[in-house]
Parts: sequence; C-alpha cells; structure tokens
Amino acid sequence: MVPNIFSAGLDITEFYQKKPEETDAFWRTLQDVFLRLYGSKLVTIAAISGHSPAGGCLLAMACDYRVMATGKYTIGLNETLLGIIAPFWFIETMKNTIGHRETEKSLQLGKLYSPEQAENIGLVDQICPPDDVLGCARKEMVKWLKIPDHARILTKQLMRNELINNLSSKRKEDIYNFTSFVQKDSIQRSLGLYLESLKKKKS
Ligand SMILES: CC/C=C\C/C=C\C/C=C\C=C\CC(=O)SCCNC(=O)CCNC(=O)[C@H](O)C(C)(C)COP(=O)(O)OP(=O)(O)OC[C@H]1O[C@@H](n2cnc3c(N)ncnc32)[C@H](O)[C@@H]1OP(=O)(O)O
Repeated sequence: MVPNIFSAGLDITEFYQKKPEETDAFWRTLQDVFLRLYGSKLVTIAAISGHSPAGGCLLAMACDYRVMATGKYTIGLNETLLGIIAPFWFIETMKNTIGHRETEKSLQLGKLYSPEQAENIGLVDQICPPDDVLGCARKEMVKWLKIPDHARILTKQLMRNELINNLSSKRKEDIYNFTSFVQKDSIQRSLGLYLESLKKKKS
C-alpha cells in the first residue's frame, strides 16, 4: 500500500502521443482489469490510502466495499477537468454506486470529493485514520467472509451482470471510441497541457 496515493488514475502518457494500435491495446487491458475486478467472485475491499482520481476512483468503485483514509485526499471522476469524457461503463459504475442524480452532477463538474464528502454521498463506505485504513478494511472483510459464499456470489452477479454483459458485448466499439477520441488534435493538446500543469505543480 502506497501512502498518500491509492492510484493517480490512468497513466496519461499511455495515450498521449501514442500510435492508435498502442492506445487500442492500452484500453483493451483496462477493460480486462475492470471486467475481472467488477465481476470477481471474491470479496474485494478497496483500502484507499490517499488520492484516487479518475481511473483510481473506477478501480475503487469496482470493489464491493471502500474504506478511505481521512486527510487532504480526493476521490472522484474528474475527466471533464482534463477535457476528456468518462466512457459509458465508468458512468454506469458510478451510477450503481451513488445514484443517477449525484453521478450527473459529479461527472459534469469533474468533481473531486474529500473523504468526508465521499462518505456522505456513498462513494466510499467508511473513512478511517490513514494508519488504520488496512485494519478497517480487514475488519470489514471478516464480516463479508461470514456470508455463505454461493449466496453472496449469486447476489453480486445479479447486481453486476447487466453492466458486465453490456461492456463485454461492446468492447470493440468502446476501444474504437476511445482511440478515435484521444487521437483528436484538440484532445492531445488538452492532455499535453494537463501533463505540463502536473509537472509545474510539482516544481
Ligand atoms: C466517446 C468516448 C469514448 C471513450 C472515452 C474517451 C476518453 C476517456 C479517456 C480517458 C480516461 C482517463 C481516466 C484517467 O484516469 S486520466 C488520469 C487522471 N488522473 C489525474 O488527473 C491525477 C493526476 N495526478 C495528480 O493529481 C497528482 O499526481 C496526485 C494528486 C495523484 C499526486 O500528487 P503528487 O504531488 O504526489 O505527485 P506529482 O508530483 O504531482 O506527480 C508525480 C509525477 O507523476 C506524473 N503524473 C501524475 N499523475 C499522472 C497520470 N495520471 N498520468 C501520467 N503522469 C502522471 C506527474 O506529472 C509527475 O511526473 P514527473 O515526475 O514530473 O515526471
């Protein structure tokens, strides 16, 4: 577990100034990771040790339960702030987590929530001091593991299969949409500026 950062989201350099076949392969891998995690028969608990923007938020939402560290961290789908858009399965996953209305506001504004705000809207289930995040996640895991596995798994599948089947049937189209979107000159310019701004913030 890395302190302060759960995940900085997708590595933008993987789709900045890359060839279409490279961005295709990158997106296919992301789809694989998501489908595996969201559809996992295992109990999955995200111990969110720090910042969790965009793709990081998606990974956390793909789990069954989320524990987030308190502190000056943020979580959310901030794609619009980067001049890009969240694909349909990011949107559906967020709707399944916090509901339609909150998702609509959240996505249009590219909102990044503090741990307390995230807990209030149900984006995370629990907040804990940073040095106790793993402990809280473990405690919660014990509860989940007491439930008969077959019943829990079937229930999870009933709740999640619609989205899994939808994405599985549209994978090629989704890859095509991603690559054609990120290859646009205007999007490449936005991504370049965003990467520069991250570096400037650091210096
Ligand atoms: C029709 C539609 C069809 C399809 C859909 C189309 C498009 C969807 C496309 C894409 C979806 C993307 C989702 C994403 O996940 S995009 C990534 C979003 N992530 C962020 O915005 C986070 C950016 N990072 C930060 O805010 C911070 O780094 C931090 C808060 C996570 C941590 O802060 P620190 O101060 O500790 O770290 P830094 O010093 O800022 O960063 C270190 C280093 O890393 C570089 N970097 C940071 N994040 C990223 C990243 N996500 N990708 C690439 N590079 C990143 C940063 O520039 C520094 O680099 P150097 O060490 O200076 O080289």
